[in-house]
Amino acid sequence: MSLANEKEPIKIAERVNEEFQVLAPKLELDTPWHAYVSFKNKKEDFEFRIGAVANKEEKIVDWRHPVAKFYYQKLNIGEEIELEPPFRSIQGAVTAFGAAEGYSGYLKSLEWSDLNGTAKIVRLDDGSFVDLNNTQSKEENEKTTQVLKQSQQEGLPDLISLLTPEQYELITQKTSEPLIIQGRAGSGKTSVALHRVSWLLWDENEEHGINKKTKVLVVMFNKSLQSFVKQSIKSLNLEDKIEINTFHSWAISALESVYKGQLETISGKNLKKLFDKYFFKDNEKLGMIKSHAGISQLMEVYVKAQAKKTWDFIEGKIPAYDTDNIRFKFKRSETAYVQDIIEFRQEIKRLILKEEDEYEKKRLEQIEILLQNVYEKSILYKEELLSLLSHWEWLMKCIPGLTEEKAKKIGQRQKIIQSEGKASSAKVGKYVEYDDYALLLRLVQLKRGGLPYGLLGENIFKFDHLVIDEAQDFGAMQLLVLLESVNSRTGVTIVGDTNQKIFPEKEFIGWDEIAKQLNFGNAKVTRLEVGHRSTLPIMWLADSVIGSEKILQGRQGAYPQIISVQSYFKLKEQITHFILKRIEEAPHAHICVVLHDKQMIEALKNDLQSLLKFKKIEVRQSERESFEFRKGVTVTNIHQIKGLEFDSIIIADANNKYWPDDIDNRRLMYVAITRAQENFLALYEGQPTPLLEVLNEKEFWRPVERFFTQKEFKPVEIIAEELDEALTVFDLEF
Ligand SMILES: Nc1ncnc2c1ncn2[C@@H]1O[C@H](COP(=O)(O)OP(=O)(O)OP(=O)(O)O)[C@@H](O)[C@H]1O
Repeated sequence: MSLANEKEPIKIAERVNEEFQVLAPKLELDTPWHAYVSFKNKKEDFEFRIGAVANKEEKIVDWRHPVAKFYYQKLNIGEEIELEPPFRSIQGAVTAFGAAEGYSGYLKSLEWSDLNGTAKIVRLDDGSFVDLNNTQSKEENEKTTQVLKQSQQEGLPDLISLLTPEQYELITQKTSEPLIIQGRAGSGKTSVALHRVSWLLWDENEEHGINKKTKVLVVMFNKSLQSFVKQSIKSLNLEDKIEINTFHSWAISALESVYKGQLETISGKNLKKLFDKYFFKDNEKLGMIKSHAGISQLMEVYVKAQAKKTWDFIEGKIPAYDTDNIRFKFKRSETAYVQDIIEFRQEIKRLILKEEDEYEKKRLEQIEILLQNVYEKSILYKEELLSLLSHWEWLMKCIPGLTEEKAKKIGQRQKIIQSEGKASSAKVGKYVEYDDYALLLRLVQLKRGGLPYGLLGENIFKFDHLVIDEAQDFGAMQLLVLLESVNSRTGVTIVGDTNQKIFPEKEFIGWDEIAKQLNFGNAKVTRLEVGHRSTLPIMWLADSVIGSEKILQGRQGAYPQIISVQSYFKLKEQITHFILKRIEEAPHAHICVVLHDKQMIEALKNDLQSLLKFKKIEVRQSERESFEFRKGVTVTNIHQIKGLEFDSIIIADANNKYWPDDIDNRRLMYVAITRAQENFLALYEGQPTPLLEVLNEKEFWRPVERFFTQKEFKPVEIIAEELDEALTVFDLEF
């Protein structure tokens, strides 16, 4: 019997629970299936269980199967649907929807809708089920709230049953279109991008022409987000199927496969020292010019000219040895001439091996020597970088508005960096700066027509799909290099939020410009407006910090707080008190203590560690790839937490010194607040930051309060008999 034929929601939950108890150990999954949809026509009932992993025997379909759309589209009960191929073509009306979550082999919760209404059923500790939508006793209510809090899972939630129709539509958008999403913090941008990759890589998704060799790159800005995303993709089974990297690491490894010379990033500290040594004033954001797309245009013109000259040179030398006119068999790309030369040379090498006639062999060897020399000269990428940036007239032509003085300074600046530690015979040393990697890679891409791979980097390849997360922090040049690394501009998913731009040194080119760069008529920018991570009070505060329109939509939760402390001792005490309380409420909570002041991190971590040891609460100091997303406390620097999420955020130095009012701090504060799912607490010694002033303004919170009281508002219930009884006077006492 179909689940939908059961009348009582509690009975349905009991049946699902029985199913889960059998299936969970068998399939080794906490939640054997996540979603349910059923429909019927005059003749038959149909039901589909939708899971992270398909199982034919147990009649569970993969969430990426086309039939799952009937679940995700959030149709109304009774609405007509039609099954399409590969099914028989069948019509029917929707009879029920369900979203299930399992835990330790049991059903933990079930949301159910059918003709009788909706139910939200939760399993209590004693194994019984209650319906939260039905009136319950106060005691029962308390019990369920407790259970819901306690069973909050560790790590990231599984979104398979939760995706909104809007998110599902983006995930399954046609592959002939690139996907660009901008959206508020916590609106599911990263989740949508990763689910889209999973949808694209689904083996049975023949439409995509995707196979096991499909190469996908997911790139983001910082290491901590990389660790977070690596963890998120576990539930999507994408671990071995895609490359996840930061731009920097990806660029270094891409360069290493082709560039054999020494290459090292100069640290910010050493760069400053170097500029001081040469009395060079780097105060006009000169480095920023390197992320300007104009430099890519300059490189294109340059490589084109170089290609022509190189072939002219070869043409001048080769005829004497190339009596068979082999050279005419090889293509001469406008820019990717180095790849053409590599292929030409490989062919000549093959012919040399085959050739038995000594004279003919010698002839071919001369061609090889010629090609080898040309090749070696054409891959001096570091030297060319310096030369390009030193041609101030070229720079001025490609970067509108660049003054002569500034253009000249760019060359001087580059020379200082690239001359550091160089041997006297060499043109350049090993050092480049962080932003040079995109430039070097762009040169490689132009000369090779793709990214090198193979044992000697002799072949080239492009990715089939590219995801750029937190795109607002990438400069134009980095975006260009990435876009040029993918086979087709349609195989691209780009997500970001300009309000979270926390690296001011790079100018974001803007969403419209990205769409233009994608050079594709249909490249439209989609906005995701609904925040899913934080409670409404937290989002309300965050939106006020960046002056964004505040939306009255979201879940209820504790109000954010700001507390003044008199000393470091009091600070530790308040934080400890908060953590103990929170972990008692939600034992799996991961709480993050954030500091602007890097100097204080270690000391605070050590102190919290000794204060919380007695409760066995783990306190970690995390940064970059060392982030661990599990219960306990993480103490870190504000720049590390972008893109991540925690149960609670505590800013431990919310004073005016570290958080003065300017646009960069507003964005940083926005990022910090929106990392919190349930609680936000700010603590300060001395003067509070002006950014959180609204926390103590009653008027500011009024609309939120009203929103929740209105939501819970129940019209007064007047029963005639009750009223009668109330007003009827039976006895009079005189
Ligand atoms: N439809 C949904 N229902 C419930 N939770 C969701 C939904 N979509 C996303 N989430 C959850 O919301 C949180 C934020 O999602 P995600 O990190 O993808 O958002 P984002 O837009 O990339 O955030 P940010 O820009 O702040 O880094 C995650 O915990 C995710 O699991």
